[in-house]
Amino acid sequence: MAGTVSADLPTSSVSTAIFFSLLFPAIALWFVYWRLSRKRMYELADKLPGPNGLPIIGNALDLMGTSHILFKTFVNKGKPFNDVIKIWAGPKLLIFLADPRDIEIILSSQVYLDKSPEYRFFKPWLGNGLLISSGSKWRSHRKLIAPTFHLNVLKSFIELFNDNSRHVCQKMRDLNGKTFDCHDYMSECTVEILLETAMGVSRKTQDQSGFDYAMAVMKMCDILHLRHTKIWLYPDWIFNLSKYAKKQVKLLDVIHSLTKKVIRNKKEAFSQGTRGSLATPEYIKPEEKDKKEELKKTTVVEGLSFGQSSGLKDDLDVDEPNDIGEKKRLAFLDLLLESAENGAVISDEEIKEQVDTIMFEGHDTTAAGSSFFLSLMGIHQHIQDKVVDELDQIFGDSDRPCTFQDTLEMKYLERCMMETLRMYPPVPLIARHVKEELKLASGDYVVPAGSTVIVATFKLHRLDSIYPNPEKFDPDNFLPERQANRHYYAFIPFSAGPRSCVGRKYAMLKLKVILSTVLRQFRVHSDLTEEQFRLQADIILKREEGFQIRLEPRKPRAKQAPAS
Ligand code: HEM
Repeated sequence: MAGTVSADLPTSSVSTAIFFSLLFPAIALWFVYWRLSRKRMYELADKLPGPNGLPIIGNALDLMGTSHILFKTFVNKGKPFNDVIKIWAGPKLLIFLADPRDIEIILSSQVYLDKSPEYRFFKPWLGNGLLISSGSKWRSHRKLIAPTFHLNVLKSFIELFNDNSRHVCQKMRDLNGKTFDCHDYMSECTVEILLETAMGVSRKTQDQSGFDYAMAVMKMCDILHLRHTKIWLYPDWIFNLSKYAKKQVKLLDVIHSLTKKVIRNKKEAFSQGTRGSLATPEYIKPEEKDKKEELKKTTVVEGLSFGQSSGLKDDLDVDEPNDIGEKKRLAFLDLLLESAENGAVISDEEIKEQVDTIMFEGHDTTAAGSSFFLSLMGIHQHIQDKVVDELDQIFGDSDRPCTFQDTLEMKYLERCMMETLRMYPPVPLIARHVKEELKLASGDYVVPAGSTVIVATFKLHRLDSIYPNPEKFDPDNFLPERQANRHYYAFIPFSAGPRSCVGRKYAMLKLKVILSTVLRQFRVHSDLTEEQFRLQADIILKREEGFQIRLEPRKPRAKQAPAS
């Protein structure tokens, strides 16, 4: 036996020696091949400006620290450079763009439509929903879903927007003037509104799950952000060994339980013959309902920009002959279920993915936008005065709900919303995978195939070549005469082009109703200044310290004759 062992030993040592003597050259050969296959990428990348990095890991060390530190590092490191900045995150080449001419090439193109590989971290949550899907699947689903956000469908949501806005005001009134984080309230309110409008779940039948859902989404965003910025967590097998993977499973359970419940209930209602969810709340008197129906038919939508530069158009602005959702006035989930029943392009699993996508995209973005707006009103009291004056002109001392027509008259409030979205865009970065080389318009630069292009909305919106005094909150930046002289792609909080935000009009209308309702009932105060904001970009732009404000109940003034 001893003889067998001693005879084996030399054989195994010889095989080990052979294995390693072949392994290292093989790795070296593979590395040389890999570098050579990326030769063109390195050549083109060398011509692009950007901060110096270390060999192999590039600028990966800049990706350390808390979300706020990271955000600050990125903003500061980008300052010395113009509108094209290259960064190496290990082997990954990231190219940040902030010139509107370059951004137009990317966003208006039918070629550069694919999201960057990092969006795959969303997959366990959103599956292949509209945000991350590509190719024919994305195209057919976008065509199906976009009409459910048509203006005529949205107008029928106004009463539900009102109802939920009043509900959140009642909750905030109970805080009796204490300082609180308004994001929690805005977040819950936007989830409830989405459940009622897009999913057709009445607030009366909603329970704690809406709040739990909002909190779980917030924590999921933290995990996704962590994966985006810590490159060692990129490979699934490493991530799955970490404590974050276990946390993610628990959070996705909360999130998916709600979406599954919503679809199950809706399907049951369908099978019992209850269809269509564009309900009108009971507090509206029958004669008012008739008046509102008339108004919906006759309102001309002029002067409402829906959050993008005038002149920019996308599929939300076009009336297609097959606007099924708009014609039948079906809300989002009703339309998807009905289409599936009629054998259309969508399966049960795909419906779930789209519901998860709309619930995420439709909630966290709007919650951040409205929370920044309220914080800014609290800081800039003289601007709040002007918004309040406008609201008092429209409503006088009446506490009637807001109509669609009223939202058209909220011109100054709209300018303040746009300025909020300029300075604090809820989606501060948009990433695309570039499969083909791309010549930029701003200089003699070529983006290599295989790199990730990042549209740096936050930087673009603060360029002093476009916005004089860009760090100052100035709603007059959105006066029509100032907008007229600006590049269309200089203001893109909702992205632009074929992959622009499908909920843009929905978001703007909903925000107008919520924010006007809050400002009709309360004076907003903030003890912090904008310089004290500790911004962080956990997918969605937020404030590390929370959105702390105080509310003081106010009485609206009687309507005065408009100043001549
Ligand atoms: C202030 C509120 C909002 C902002 C700032 C915003 C911003 C954006 C941006 C920048 C994108 C492009 C993201 C990318 O390409 O990576 C996007 C996409 C999208 N948004 Fe929004 N959004 C808002 C509200 C909403 C709402 C309310 C909904 C739905 C109810 C929604 C649904 C979507 C969907 C489905 C997409 C993916 C579209 C596609 O790829 O075809 N968003 N949004």
